[in-house]
Amino acid sequence: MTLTKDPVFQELKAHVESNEKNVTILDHFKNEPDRFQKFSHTFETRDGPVLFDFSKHRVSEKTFKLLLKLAESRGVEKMRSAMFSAEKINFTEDRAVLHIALRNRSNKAIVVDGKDVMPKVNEVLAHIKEFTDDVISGKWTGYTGKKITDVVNIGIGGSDLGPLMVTEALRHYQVGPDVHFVSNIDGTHIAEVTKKLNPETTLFIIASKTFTTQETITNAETARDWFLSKAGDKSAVAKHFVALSTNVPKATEFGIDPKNMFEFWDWVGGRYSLWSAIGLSIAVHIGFENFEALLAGAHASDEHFQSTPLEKNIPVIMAMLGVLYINVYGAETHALLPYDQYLHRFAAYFQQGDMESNGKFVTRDGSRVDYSTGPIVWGEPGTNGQHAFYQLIHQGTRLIPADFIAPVQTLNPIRDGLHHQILLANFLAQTEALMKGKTREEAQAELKKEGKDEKTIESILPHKVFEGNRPTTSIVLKRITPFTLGALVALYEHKIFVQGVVWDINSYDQWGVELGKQLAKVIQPELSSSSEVTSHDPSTNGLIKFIKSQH
Ligand SMILES: O=P(O)(O)OC[C@H]1O[C@@H](O)[C@H](O)[C@@H](O)[C@@H]1O
Repeated sequence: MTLTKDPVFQELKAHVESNEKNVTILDHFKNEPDRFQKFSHTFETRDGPVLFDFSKHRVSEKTFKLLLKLAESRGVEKMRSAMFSAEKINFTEDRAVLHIALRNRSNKAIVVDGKDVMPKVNEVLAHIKEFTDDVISGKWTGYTGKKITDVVNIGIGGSDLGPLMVTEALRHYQVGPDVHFVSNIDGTHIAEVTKKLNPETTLFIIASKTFTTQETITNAETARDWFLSKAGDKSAVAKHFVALSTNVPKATEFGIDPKNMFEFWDWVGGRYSLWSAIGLSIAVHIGFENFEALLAGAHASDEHFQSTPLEKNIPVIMAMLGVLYINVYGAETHALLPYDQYLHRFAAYFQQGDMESNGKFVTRDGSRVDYSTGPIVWGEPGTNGQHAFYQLIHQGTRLIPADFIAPVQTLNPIRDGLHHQILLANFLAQTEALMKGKTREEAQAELKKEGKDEKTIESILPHKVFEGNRPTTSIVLKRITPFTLGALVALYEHKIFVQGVVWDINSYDQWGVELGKQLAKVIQPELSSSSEVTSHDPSTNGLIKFIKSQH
């Protein structure tokens, strides 16, 4: 049954339309003195609590109950069991969806096609540990016997964004070499990265699930040429190139020594792969112990998601609030606003995580949906965003639900914590302002106090009003650590899963990225041929002609 035909969805919609559209979040607070307690949840971790405050949402108790009823009616629990028990829920690729196995610290068997995957997972983890320890300690040396100082991860999409986001987020915990990332096929990316590097002390990690991605293979070949142009000797390649892939034959063909391959499996989706061998650059940068802590944090979230009743289940609540705004209120985007500079790639990471997972217009049975699915995910760290796009969140015409993420303790308490105090004050002020807004009367009183005359007040007043009632979730961590980051990322992954179930879509394939790749293969030779290209639409033909004329 599609979402819009589901009687629970219809009940929810009717309830919100007739009872809630004129009630503000502030009204809810006036009516419910214990609202904060009721709608906030603490996720306990070994590195301190993480508080999720859902009270600043357009949700009464009745709406909340209906959202949970909807999660039930859409079969969230059944699909959750299907995922955790390794059913092939990614049916368009005939694959199980098992990133949870990669961080399964309980080691309980997870059986795919009659075989427990855990021994292989543990084997690769042991390999990662050995390699990481050797690189960090200096036992692993480059071809001239020098210690590795720089690691370059060459990958794109899921083979880039996860390690990039996490190494940036956990930079404070660095114990190993510096890491760099090359993803774009634009030669500028690799040219600028290699410019500063010494081949004797640089290690390249070629990260590609398929090992066929054009950008990654081209960048890897360029890196090998760059390396050989300095090192000269082909036998030196083995000490400077390793591969992370599910495609061992292709990686071998590229010339990677099988000893230096780190395998993963088709049941790891690219955008869920940072927990797999794809996380090698993370482990090398922050050490294996910290990488394990990241996995352990994610595992704690997996357990929470699997065993917590829906009304206290954080990813379920996050997901259902999103469904409310997207499918009942018509919101089109979701902002991720970390008040932490280390998390500056968090939104970029979940742009792929969320949009590649839930940007789908057909249901699992292939019919076109008649409702919206995944939101546009975007965001920048606070306070930069405040001085750029918050104007639109406060006074624009669109409804933009936003998650604010902030650590209580900074990892850089410079000037006696002054910076962090200002940062936290801004985070709190923004969520309060978005909810409360500013009435006409309040704005008028302020203008009067400033001594403005009546005529000026009249003309400025409408511009000074904030409607408020803008919903936000506040996520407050004690501190950003490998464990708390792992936990946070996994909670978001499960939120995406729940929404996919509610929308009845397959969150784990990505056919939508293929068409452009196919067409690029046709166009590339046309760019170097001398004959005029006429086989496309007039716009594409015209663009090709212009580009060729300017070479
Ligand atoms: O790791 P690979 O196989 O090189 O793929 C990289 C990316 O390639 C893209 O085409 C896919 O849409 C992503 O999901 C994937 O992460």
